[in-house]
Amino acid sequence: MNNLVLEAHNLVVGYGGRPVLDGVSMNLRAGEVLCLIGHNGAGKSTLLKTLFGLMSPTSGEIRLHGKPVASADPRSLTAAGVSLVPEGRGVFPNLSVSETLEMGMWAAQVPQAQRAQRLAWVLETLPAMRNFLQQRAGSLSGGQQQMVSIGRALLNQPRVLLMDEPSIGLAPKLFQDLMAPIREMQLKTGVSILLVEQNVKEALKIADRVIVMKSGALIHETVPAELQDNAKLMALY
Ligand SMILES: Nc1ncnc2c1ncn2[C@@H]1O[C@H](COP(=O)(O)OP(=O)(O)OP(=O)(O)O)[C@@H](O)[C@H]1O
Repeated sequence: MNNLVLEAHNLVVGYGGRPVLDGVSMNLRAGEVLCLIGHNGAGKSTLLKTLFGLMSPTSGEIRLHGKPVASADPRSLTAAGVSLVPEGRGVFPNLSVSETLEMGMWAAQVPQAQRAQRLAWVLETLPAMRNFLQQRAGSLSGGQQQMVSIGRALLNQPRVLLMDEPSIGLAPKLFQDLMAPIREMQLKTGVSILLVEQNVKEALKIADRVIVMKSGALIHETVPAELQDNAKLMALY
């Protein structure tokens, strides 16, 4: 049985005609946390943005559940069960958390009749968010804002969750506290997660598999245990 939920085949993607991804192929398996690591500027965010339809490849193909993605735009991909937690959180500072989630449900086209239940599920997954639902997102700590950003991405009950450096600006313990309920939910629901991280040490603790990107190409695929040896990790950077 084919257990690939998301596949990229020979993606070439660039900015202003300058290629950044140079024929990247990768896949995300059902129910795994796949961690994508690599140095600054390697092209990790570009890959995530392309998989979510925010950038168009000049060539190559993306497949979701084995089928080529016909219209790779964020709206269609959200409807198809793909979510992105963007780099830098992307919360609107003047909206309350509750308003942010309401807007998220509208953006994710959650049917009106399912909204209360959907919100309840997100708050069950990230219960700490109940403590600051009425606060302005801009007044929250970095960790709380990241939780809101993740909560918003969960509103469409994704089958594929793309996360772009959720650890940014967070102390390791805070990142662990943030990711623990996500991992728990992931194990329960079988959602597949593609996690881009600079904080390799923390990311390896929750990853099932790791891919390494260098200068726009995937250069290595491994399991976290192999990279516990720091020398091996350094050799890949
Ligand atoms: N909007 C843009 N316009 C032009 N070039 C860009 C743009 N965004 C990224 N780039 C370039 O594309 C390359 C890959 O960037 P990308 O953000 O995908 O890398 P990354 O691996 O995610 O890096 P980081 O870990 O620093 O976020 C870099 O050389 C970067 O300068």
